[in-house]
Amino acid sequence: MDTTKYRTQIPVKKDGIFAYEIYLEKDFGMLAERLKVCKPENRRLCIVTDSTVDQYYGDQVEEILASCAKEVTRFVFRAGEENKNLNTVQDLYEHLILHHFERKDMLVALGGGVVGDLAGFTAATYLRGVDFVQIPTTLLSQVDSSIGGKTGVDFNCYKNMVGAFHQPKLVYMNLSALKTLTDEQFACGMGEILKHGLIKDQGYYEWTICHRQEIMERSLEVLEEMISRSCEIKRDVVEKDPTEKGDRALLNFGHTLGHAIEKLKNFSLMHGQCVALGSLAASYLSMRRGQITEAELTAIKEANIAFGLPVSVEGVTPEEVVATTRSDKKMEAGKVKFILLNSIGDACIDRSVTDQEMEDAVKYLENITLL
Ligand SMILES: NC(=O)c1ccc[n+]([C@@H]2O[C@H](COP(=O)([O-])OP(=O)(O)OC[C@H]3O[C@@H](n4cnc5c(N)ncnc54)[C@H](O)[C@@H]3O)[C@@H](O)[C@H]2O)c1
Ligand SMILES: O=C(O)C(=O)C[C@@H](O)[C@H](O)[C@H](O)COP(=O)(O)O
Ligand SMILES: [Zn+2]
Repeated sequence: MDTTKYRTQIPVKKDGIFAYEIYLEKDFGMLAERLKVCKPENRRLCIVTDSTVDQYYGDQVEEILASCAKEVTRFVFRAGEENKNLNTVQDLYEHLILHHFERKDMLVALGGGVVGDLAGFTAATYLRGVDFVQIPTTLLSQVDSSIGGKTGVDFNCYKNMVGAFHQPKLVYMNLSALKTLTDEQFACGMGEILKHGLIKDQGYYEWTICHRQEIMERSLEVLEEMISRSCEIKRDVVEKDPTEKGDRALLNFGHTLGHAIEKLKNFSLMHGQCVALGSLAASYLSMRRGQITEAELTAIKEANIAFGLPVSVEGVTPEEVVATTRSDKKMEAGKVKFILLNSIGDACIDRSVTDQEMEDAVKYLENITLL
């Protein structure tokens, strides 16, 4: 990985034309300035956030937005994946109607991936589409969910079953906000970051492992470099395939089994943790097919452990995990579109993975014993 330069302002194109900017900042000081592109003085803004993020950052962000927007309201829902659903969307529609939100008005998603996905989906559907901006506050949302316009909610616990592609007008991240994350929430971001390295960039994957200590200490300089690199990897994928007609599916590495585990565990394990488990299981299958070595698989397992991510799961059977993958959005003509590694840093879409192979991969997770 070229560590000499990295960007703190990353432009994203859609259909070859500039669509929005991603800003990596160290506080909220530049928020009003960066928002100017959205002309907030002519619009009502609705801050959409969850109960935890609201306590940390709600007042500060509202004060800044109130200084530059026509009017600001705040919609707060209870934190947690179990609230990323149509009931909360309905409450938000009611809030917007009550506050006379019109089509030119705008939503501001302040929070992690749950807030971003839910606010983005509401923005995509309220009045057939209003603008929204992302202010991601978790590591996971800064490197992954705030970029690329995948929005949606869970339906009957099925992950992201209802959704829309709707691009934000701006992504503004305050890296200092990561200081208030619990260790578990921070680790979740590492689940998607390790995925980025594994599917796209071996040098970056090795760099994250070499910088483990500074990353875990949350050194702002090292986090800035890491987040920038992950944002660029995600940006490069979604620019080429914004609506997942092809290679965007590579970003789903670890998610076929990961989403099934997330559902079966009733969201008691977080998304990033389930992605880490799913990535390890998919790496196991890649090893079984001779695409990566046993030593590389062991190193992937050790990376999970090093970053505080799980390597084994209890309370789900391989059969039920595989049965749950049948409702995966990547099913095509009854066959699962599975993402495997060709090698570290290079992934591929594979339509030949059998139920038996998936069951074996879950059994591999079950049989891992921690020494
Ligand atoms: N749209 C996409 O492309 C995409 C990509 C990856 C994940 N996702 C989705 O994102 C969700 C997971 O996102 P997440 O891991 O950010 O979870 P999350 O949004 O639930 O946030 C995790 C927890 O951290 C709290 N929190 C957020 N910011 C904080 C801060 N700065 N300080 C203290 N606490 C804070 C939240 O209140 C919450 O309790 C899942 O629903 C997943 O499906 C979407
Ligand atoms: O942006 C994408 O595309 C991704 O796949 C990123 C994933 O990390 C994310 O969890 C996404 O929501 C999963 O996609 P889904 O279509 O399976 O919901
Ligand atoms: Zn994910």
